[in-house]
Amino acid sequence: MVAVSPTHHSSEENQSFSVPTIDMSLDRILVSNKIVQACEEYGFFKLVSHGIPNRIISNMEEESYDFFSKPACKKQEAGPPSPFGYGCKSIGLKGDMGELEYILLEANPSSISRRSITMSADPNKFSDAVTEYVQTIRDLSCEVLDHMAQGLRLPDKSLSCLIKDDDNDSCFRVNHYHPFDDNNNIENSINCPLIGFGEHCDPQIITILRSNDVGGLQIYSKDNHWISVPPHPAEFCVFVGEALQVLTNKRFLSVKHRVLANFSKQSRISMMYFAAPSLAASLSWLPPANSPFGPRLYRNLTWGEYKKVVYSGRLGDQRLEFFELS
Ligand SMILES: O=C(O)CCC(=O)C(=O)O
Ligand SMILES: [Fe+2]
Repeated sequence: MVAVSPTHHSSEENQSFSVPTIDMSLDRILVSNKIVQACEEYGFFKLVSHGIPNRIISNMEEESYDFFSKPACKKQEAGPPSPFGYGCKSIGLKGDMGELEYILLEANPSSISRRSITMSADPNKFSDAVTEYVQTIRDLSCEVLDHMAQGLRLPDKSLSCLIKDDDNDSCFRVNHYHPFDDNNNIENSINCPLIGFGEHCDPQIITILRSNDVGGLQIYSKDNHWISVPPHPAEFCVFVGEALQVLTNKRFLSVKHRVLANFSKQSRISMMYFAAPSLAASLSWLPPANSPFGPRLYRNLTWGEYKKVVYSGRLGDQRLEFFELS
C-alpha cells in the first residue's frame, strides 16, 4: 500500500474548483485558444462533444471487464509486465506499488494482435476492440495536437506529425482498481490518503484518459492543491506530458496526478492512450512563428534518451530538471 507523504505539499483538497472543460463542437479558433489556456494554467482539461462513438468505448470497456474478471492464474498468463503485459500492484520497474492491476500494450495493431492471444479466449474480438479504440484515440490525440499547434501559432501539424510517425512509441494502458476493503486498514486518515496509483507526471507528449463513472483521479494545481476530477464515462481527460513541456519550452506544464484507492462499491476502470513520438525524435523546442525567441530552457534530447531516464527511476521522480539549461 502506498501512502502519500503529507510533508511535501498540502493534501487539502479544493472542492469548489471545476476542471477546465473544452467543448470540441465550438468554433475552431475558440477551441484552440481555450486548449492553450488550459495547458498553460493546468496542464490538463476535459474534452466533451468529441464525437467518438459510444460503441467503440463500450466494446473496449467490455473486453477489459472480461479480462480482469478472469481468475488470477489466467491473468498471470499475460504477465509479468516487461514492461508490456499484465501487472498486479507493482506499477513500475523500480518497486512502485499501487492498489490496482493493469494491462500495458504497445499501441500498434501487430503487437496488439500478438498480445491478444494471452489476453482472451477470443483473441480476434479482443484485438479488434483494442485496435479500433487505440486508432480512434490516436486520431483524437492528433486533433487535439493540431488545435494546440494552431493556438500556439506553430506550423500546421507540427505536433501531430510526431505521433503519426510509423515508429511512434505510443502505448495503451488499462487500469483496474478493485473496491478497497477498508476494514483492516489502520493507515487511512485525511492527511495521508491511501493511494491507488502514486503521484507522477506522464513522460509522453499527451495522455488521453477515459474512465468509468467511479472517481479517484486527482490533479495537482499550481497553487498546491489536489483537485478531484469528477468521473464521466462520456468525457475524455487530456494531460500535458513532460515531452510536450520540453517541446513548448515550459509554456505548457506537465500536470502531476494520482489516483486514490477505490473505496466505492464498484470497480474503477480507466483506459489511457499515451501519445509518444519515435525514439529518435528530437524534443527540441518548437518556437512559434513571428515571436521573439526567449532563452531555451532544455538541452537537446531525444524521446529515446528521455525514456531511458524515466525507466531507470521511480514513478514520482523529478526527471526533467536534469535536462534544464542553467
Ligand atoms: O488510472 C488512472 O486514472 C490514471 C493512471 C495514470 O495516471 C497512468 O497510468 O499514468
Ligand atoms: Fe499518469
